[in-house]
Amino acid sequence: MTSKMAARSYGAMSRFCVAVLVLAALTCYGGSVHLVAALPDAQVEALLALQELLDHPSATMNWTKETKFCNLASTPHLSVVCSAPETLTDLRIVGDKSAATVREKLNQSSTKGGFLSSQKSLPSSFNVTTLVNTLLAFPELRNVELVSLGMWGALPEQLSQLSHLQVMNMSSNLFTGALPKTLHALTELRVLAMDQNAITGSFPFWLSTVPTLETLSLSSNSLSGELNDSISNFKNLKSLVVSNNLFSGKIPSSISSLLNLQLLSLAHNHFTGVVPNLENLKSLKSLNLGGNSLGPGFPSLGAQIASVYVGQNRLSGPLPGYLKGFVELQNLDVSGNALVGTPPPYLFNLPRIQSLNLARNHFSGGLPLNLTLSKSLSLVDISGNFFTGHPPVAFLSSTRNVSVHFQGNCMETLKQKQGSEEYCTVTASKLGIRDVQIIRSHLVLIIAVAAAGGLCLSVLLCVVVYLISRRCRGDKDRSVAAPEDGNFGSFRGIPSELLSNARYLSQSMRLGVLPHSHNRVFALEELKIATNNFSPGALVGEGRHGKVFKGLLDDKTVVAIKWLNFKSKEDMNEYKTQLEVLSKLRHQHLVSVLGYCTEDVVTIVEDEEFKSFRLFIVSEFMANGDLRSHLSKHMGVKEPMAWSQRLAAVIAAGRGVHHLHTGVTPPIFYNNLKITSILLDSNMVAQVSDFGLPVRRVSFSMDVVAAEAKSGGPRLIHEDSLRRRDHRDKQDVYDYGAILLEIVLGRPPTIRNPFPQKRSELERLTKEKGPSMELIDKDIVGTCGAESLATVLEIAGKCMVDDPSRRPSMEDVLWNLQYALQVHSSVNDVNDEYDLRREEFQKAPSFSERKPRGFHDNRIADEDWKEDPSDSRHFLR
Ligand SMILES: Nc1ncnc2c1ncn2[C@@H]1O[C@H](COP(=O)(O)OP(=O)(O)OP(=O)(O)O)[C@@H](O)[C@H]1O
Repeated sequence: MTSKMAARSYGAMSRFCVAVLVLAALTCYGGSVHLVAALPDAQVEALLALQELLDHPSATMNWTKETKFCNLASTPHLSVVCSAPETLTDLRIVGDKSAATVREKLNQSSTKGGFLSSQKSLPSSFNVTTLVNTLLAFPELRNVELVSLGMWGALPEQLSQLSHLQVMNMSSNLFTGALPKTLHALTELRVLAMDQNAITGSFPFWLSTVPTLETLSLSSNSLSGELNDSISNFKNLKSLVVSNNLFSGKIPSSISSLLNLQLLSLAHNHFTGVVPNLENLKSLKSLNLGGNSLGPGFPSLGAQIASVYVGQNRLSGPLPGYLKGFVELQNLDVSGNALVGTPPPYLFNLPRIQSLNLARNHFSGGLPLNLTLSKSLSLVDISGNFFTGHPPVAFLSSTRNVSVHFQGNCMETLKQKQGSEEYCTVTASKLGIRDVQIIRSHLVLIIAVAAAGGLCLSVLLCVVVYLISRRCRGDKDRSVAAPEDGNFGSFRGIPSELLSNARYLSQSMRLGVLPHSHNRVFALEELKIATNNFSPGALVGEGRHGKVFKGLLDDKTVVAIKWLNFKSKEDMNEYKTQLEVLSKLRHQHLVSVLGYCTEDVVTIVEDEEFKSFRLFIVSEFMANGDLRSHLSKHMGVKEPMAWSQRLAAVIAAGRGVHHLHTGVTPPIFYNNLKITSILLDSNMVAQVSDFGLPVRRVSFSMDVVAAEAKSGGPRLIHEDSLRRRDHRDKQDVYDYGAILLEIVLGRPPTIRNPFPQKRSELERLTKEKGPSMELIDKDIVGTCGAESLATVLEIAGKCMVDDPSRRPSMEDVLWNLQYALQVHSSVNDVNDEYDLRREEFQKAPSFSERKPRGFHDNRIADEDWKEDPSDSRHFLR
């Protein structure tokens, strides 16, 4: 409950300048217009053409020639506003399905196929230039929101002809390429939101010539390069959101001249160096710089700030004393840095503080027993530090509705796993060296004053000798005295409230696209009702471990319910613990776990009792099933995905995996990646499911591998990855490589070839003179650019080399895939009929010429192709 409150409060704050501004703008302009009886015929026809072009999104389901568009009631999914004299000014269509429609379809559909065929998103014939030309039929169009509609392609320059545009929100689509520079001609533009697309290129500094621009929201794209001082030209900007991109370099100090800024989010990029002084920004309410490499100094901020997220950076030294004056502060997250010292007690008692996350730093010392917690506080996390002494009484009191986490310290408590005091003292003093250096100048002064008394020096000497001797002992004892790693050094042990922190909330939630999770334990009865008693009609899929059903909950939420059987309660509980944690994780490319339900079953066979255990995992329902079922005609698919759609899907899924590797602390590896775990939502946007669940980690013999692979048995981890903790991300990279191969082949790799030939197939695909054409999926030949294909094949090969240390990181893989998408888009811009021919493939620049990121070597070395039977599972699914 408390974690939800914390998450909600941060979510509300971060929505402040985008969703609110967009909606407020629409409402405001909508409110000032006069409704008129009818639009001119040309505009009615344009609306119907739009409906057709967008493949009849459910919000437009009832549109016909007779529809009185200007009188349509606004809903979250649809808004049409007209103004006199008879012209359309605002248009909002958000792709979604109403609960009633889903219920109807649920009742009607007895097979998954039947349901899916009617759920198809935009057809491959969609053309974004046609879309813009259609919008040009509305000369007074001021606000346009076309969200989550599965639109794709490069944004055309003609957009600038919509010259009265004030709000443009085309978030959560599949747009590629750079933003067209002609947008600077939109001199009335106030809000530009293009979050969650696949936009590339550098930061659009040229938009600063738009004097009215207040909100620029470009999160979750693939923008790269550096921000520079030209940022100061965006004088009227109130909201700047570019999180989850690939920006690097320093944050320019001139950002502090954006005096109107209320929301600044640069999170999850590659920014480095010192955060410029932001004290000047008196309007700034929410700052999110998390997941970069910023530091060492804590940012200087104005005291009006309400939310500060600077977790997962390189901050060191003590927390600054000026936080005492931050009376408006509601959320502070500094987790995952290297901050030292003892946090001051007032921090816990700031008048408005709601969530305080100090986890996984180098904080030490004891907190006062009588520490006072602010009435507004609902979450405190100090876990994974070096705190000693008794936990404050308020931490243990059950009367307050505050969620407190302090495991992984050295506090004196019987209830929590804690290390020895000695361990924390010694380690903190080692890790605090930097802190000691900072205050060295003060020490010198003190010592100088005290120098008159040689006594002081001798006391100091004694202390040093004492500490050294303790340190030696500490080193010896550490393995037994350190807090149990399992409880906070691994994902499994992360307190669930920690995961509800704002940094785990996706950008789409910020824009209100994703529903909030239920995060609860479901009653079996509820799931039975939802699935019509797990009827065959509700079955949507079956994996190696159980069946997946589609269900409709009481509150009209459509969910997927995975039914798993266990022989041992311990095994089931292991899953359960993980699920509690996973249900707090949110990312637009990760299927949300909503909760679970358990059932103990006793069966009596010949008077003997047998116990078994059932676990039902409830998660978001992905209307378009898994990626494999959309790939290729020869797998029975009627409308196979085009190359750009395949790329968009794997890039989206890759982003989800990248988030698990780098956006969560501790990271989540071994995610059991496979093409059937990449699911597509109603807009054909890919999300990864089944991640982070317990995986069998056995020291397996070859026999076990072979037997289990043949039987499609349990998932196994590449032995190399197990041995080397430093390459723990590379198992997922390997699996992801197999998925990349499948989108090229249109079928599982080597489904026809027996296991020993798997390498030769990969070799034939990635050989220098071009791939063996007969291996490539016929459905993409003729639609995909040669260089694009070459890039994907080479990166797939790199992912699948045997030596984990030679595999690229997910970030590098994504970078290359983005490149593949970009070259494909540009080729298609020039010639839609671009043909894949062997000669063209050979003409494509070699990998080294293209210099993609993260590789030293163009070729896959011979030794990388050695047979490794232990990974047979990748080809035998
Ligand atoms: N959240 C979901 N929404 C819609 N369909 C789903 C969902 N989860 C699973 N499915 C469907 O059910 C099928 C089986 O899923 P499941 O996770 O049980 O097995 P799998 O991923 O194919 O393999 P494994 O058993 O190895 O994990 C998927 O391929 C997919 O089509």
